[in-house]
Amino acid sequence: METLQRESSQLPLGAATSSAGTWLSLVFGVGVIAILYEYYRRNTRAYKLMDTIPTPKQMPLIGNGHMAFGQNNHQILKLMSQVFKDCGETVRILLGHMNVVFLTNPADLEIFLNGYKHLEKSVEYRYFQPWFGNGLLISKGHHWRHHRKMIAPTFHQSILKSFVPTFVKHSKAVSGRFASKVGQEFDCHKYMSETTVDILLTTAMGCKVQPETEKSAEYAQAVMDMCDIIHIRQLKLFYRLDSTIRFTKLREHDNKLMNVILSMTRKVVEDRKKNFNAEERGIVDRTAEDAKLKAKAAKKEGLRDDLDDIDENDIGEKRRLALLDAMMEMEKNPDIKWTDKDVMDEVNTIMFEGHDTTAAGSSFALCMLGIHQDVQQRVFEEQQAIFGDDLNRDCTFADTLQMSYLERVICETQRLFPPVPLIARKAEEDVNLKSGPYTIAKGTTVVLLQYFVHRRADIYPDPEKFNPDNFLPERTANRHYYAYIPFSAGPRSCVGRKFAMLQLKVLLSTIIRNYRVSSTRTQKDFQLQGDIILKMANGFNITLEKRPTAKV
Ligand code: HEM
Repeated sequence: METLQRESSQLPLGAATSSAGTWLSLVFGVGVIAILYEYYRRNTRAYKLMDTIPTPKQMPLIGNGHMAFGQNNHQILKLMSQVFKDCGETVRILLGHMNVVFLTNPADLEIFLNGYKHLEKSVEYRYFQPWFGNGLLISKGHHWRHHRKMIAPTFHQSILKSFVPTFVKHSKAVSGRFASKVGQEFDCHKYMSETTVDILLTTAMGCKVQPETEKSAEYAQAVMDMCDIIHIRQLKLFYRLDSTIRFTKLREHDNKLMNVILSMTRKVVEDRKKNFNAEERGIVDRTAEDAKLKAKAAKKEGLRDDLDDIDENDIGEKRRLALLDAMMEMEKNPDIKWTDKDVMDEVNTIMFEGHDTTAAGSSFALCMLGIHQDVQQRVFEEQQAIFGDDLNRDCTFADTLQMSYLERVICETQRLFPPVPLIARKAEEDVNLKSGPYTIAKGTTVVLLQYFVHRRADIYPDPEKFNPDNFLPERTANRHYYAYIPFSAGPRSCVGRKFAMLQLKVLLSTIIRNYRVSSTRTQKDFQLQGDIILKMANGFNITLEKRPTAKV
């Protein structure tokens, strides 16, 4: 009995001791792993090679991973500005053991953008994979080369010219929708998003039926929300891993958004397959000579990429097809490797890349015109000079060639507010930088920050000031080519750059001929959101007043 009592009174004490022991071993084990990880982190070849590149203060284990903690996208952009002030033009950030190097010197950007060495996108683009598959924006190697070669000609100048009446139709439609907002302050971005989705559907995607605006709006909103999620995953350690995001609400939300996005693009492809008639939509191009001259002029200015090559070399009579129709033909051609999945991947890529960028570009431009009334007046006077007494006439391709001041306004808007604020590539080999005695290790993620390059005081005097004259030919002539890269540059530059510039001119020309834009804000009030596509956290607010000659 006595023995029994002793045993029972000792049991809890033994159990407590063993559980404390377990905890101690666990803490000890985790401590040892942490020390080993910290040792490994600081002794990788990449860490040692890049140790000279300035970096903000690091924490053990997570490096600079804490910096984005609790920060929204607007705060992160401000934080990065501060980091560049503190550390200089080239900065290294560590997310655990992963090195990311940020570049803002045009000479360094040239190393990564010019030529075929560093064409591969960085690992952070993998979050786009379920959406874009192997689409042009994220694909690599032979697949990318093959697709780029087949897709670039679908943005040939003769195709773009044939799109102008459709650009006009949608520009007039959005100007008509604006009429209900006259006199009130409102956010124009939603309108521009719907319009740029509709434009892509009825041009590159060949949809015959006028899309339902609500569907385009739903798609545009889903794209913006999806980009938010992808951006969070790129920045925040906890969400980077598929194994951890599975347990969060973000995954559920992500699935719902993907459904909205993919059901829209699937329907576009199915409808086009049913109605496809290549003969009907082919553009016969007989006038390539003017394009040849333009491309040669561009060559002189150093503004050359494969889009210019296509315009320059394709002389003679050719039947050309817009993007989706061209892909349908390729799919049927036994000599070309092009599958159903290839079609879907490119449709998803171009529907995203082609609409959200131009929606941001046009919305920023309207805000800038609203703030800078003198600039808007000059834009309007240029329109009066082109359209004469008939300000309501439809804009033609020839008209757009005369809009040189509007073009400078668009360029200056994209300098201050580049819709794609950064590009990330993978270093394919060790690279010595021009900005200092720094070497980037092979395999490192390299972020090229056009947002910050475009605001360098040594390149643009008074860099925060909106000044379209920054794009007078005499000013651009002496500037480093890589000092202005809203569309990136080199072989992997934006395939839709000519499409975008033409569309922006037609859209803004139509709106400005109908309305005077104003704004109660100044540039200092902008809360920029450094998202995948640059946005304004506090809305693209403008006010409109109908011009006396307007017929909307
Ligand atoms: C203002 C409008 C636009 C801007 C500022 C812009 C900017 C860019 C930039 C910076 C890149 C390189 C991205 C990177 O390397 O991560 C890019 C790539 C691309 N853009 Fe655009 N873009 C615009 C409009 C368009 C349009 C209208 C289309 C199509 C209709 C388009 C299609 C593409 C595609 C397919 C790529 C991937 C090209 C490749 O990797 O070969 N973009 N764009």
